[in-house]
Amino acid sequence: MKNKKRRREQPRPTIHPRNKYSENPPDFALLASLYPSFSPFVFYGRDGRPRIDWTDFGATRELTRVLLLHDHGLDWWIPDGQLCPTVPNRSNYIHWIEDLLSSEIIPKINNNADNIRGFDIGTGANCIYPLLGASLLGWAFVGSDVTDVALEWAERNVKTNPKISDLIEIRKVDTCMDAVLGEDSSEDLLCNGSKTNPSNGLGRESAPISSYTRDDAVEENSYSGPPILFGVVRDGETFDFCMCNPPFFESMEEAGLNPKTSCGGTSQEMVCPGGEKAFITRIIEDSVRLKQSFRWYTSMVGRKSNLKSLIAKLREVGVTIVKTTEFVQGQTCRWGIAWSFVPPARKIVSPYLAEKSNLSFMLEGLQRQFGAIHVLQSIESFFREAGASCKLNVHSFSVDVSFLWNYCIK
Ligand SMILES: C[S@@+](CC[C@H](N)C(=O)[O-])C[C@H]1O[C@@H](n2cnc3c(N)ncnc32)[C@H](O)[C@@H]1O
Repeated sequence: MKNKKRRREQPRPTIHPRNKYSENPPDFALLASLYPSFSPFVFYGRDGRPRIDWTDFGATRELTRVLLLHDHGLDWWIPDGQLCPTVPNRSNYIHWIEDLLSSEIIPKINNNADNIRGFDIGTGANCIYPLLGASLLGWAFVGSDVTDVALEWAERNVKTNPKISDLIEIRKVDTCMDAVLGEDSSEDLLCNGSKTNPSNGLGRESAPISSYTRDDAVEENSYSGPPILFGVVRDGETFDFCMCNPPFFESMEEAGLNPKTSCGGTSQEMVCPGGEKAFITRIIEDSVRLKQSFRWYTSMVGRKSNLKSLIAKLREVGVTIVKTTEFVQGQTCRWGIAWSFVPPARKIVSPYLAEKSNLSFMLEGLQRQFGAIHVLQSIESFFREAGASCKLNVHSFSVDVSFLWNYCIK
């Protein structure tokens, strides 16, 4: 009971402070006055406030179009029914990655902050992450996808924005299932996924293929689709991070459970056998093979229960660090998970301390007039300065401190 109450009292995470919309949410009235194509979608409630009908795909798509144009100078469009991103929500993920990249928990691979390079797994027709990352922060991207419609429209959305088009490469994931299911599927693959396939009699280099095997396909709830990272990332390529908004659901019925909004989304975009858990598990398996080709591996997670099992999987494969966050998405909760194989920059607590459940230390320099809350804040800043990530909870009067994977103190 006590625990439940405490959980309810936890302050809700807020929009990222660097998000363009954190202080100034989109002003529908202003946008309607500036963009005649948007104005038919805006109506006024009894309280006099302008609104749009979130269940109307035309309205959500036009809102995204005008926000990308007005606030980011981007020219953008998607065909009917394709997944329509909400710009403020998607920006939160970009800013979280920005935080990860600037944190010094793991050393930088690339010392030139101007040359950040990311990989967007499943960029979609909307290509939202490369467009936002390139326009907001000047990041370069490879955006991958499997469907023709996603690849065609992502290309279009890049080409219609010449200011950033040099920064973004759209990469087709070769599904190549015949090679994948070939007799020699157990052969070792090169890091770029290409291999010589003697069974086809030609001995030619096949297109990139994944570590997919027939066994994977039979194992219940395991990912059985085209390559995700391994087999798509080329030999010798390195990236500062990868990101992914995975197909969250196992079926379209499950995907259609939120009738309050209409953001489109076809089955290819929303659904994969085994859902997000299987998809992200495959990203984890790929990361084990690609190791330090990426400084940070990240993904969005739609279900908190999956977050737990994914963290367990990461523990199993021996990553050096795991970070999680919660994204504010209107009424819906989403989480972010990040991990790395890069050895940590420094150890801030010696391993034997981590085995202790109680840790005592002394804070010096606290002034007599300081109250309890100041003590708590000092504890927070002490650990923050040591490179840890901290969450102060004034209600439960505690600080959650997490840093190196194994070392977690409350
Ligand atoms: C939920 S949508 C995300 C689209 C976009 N990134 C966004 O945030 O709105 C998932 C995307 O992943 C793509 N996809 C599915 N399997 C993939 C794979 N193996 N490699 C790359 N993309 C894949 C789908 O075609 C779809 O475009």
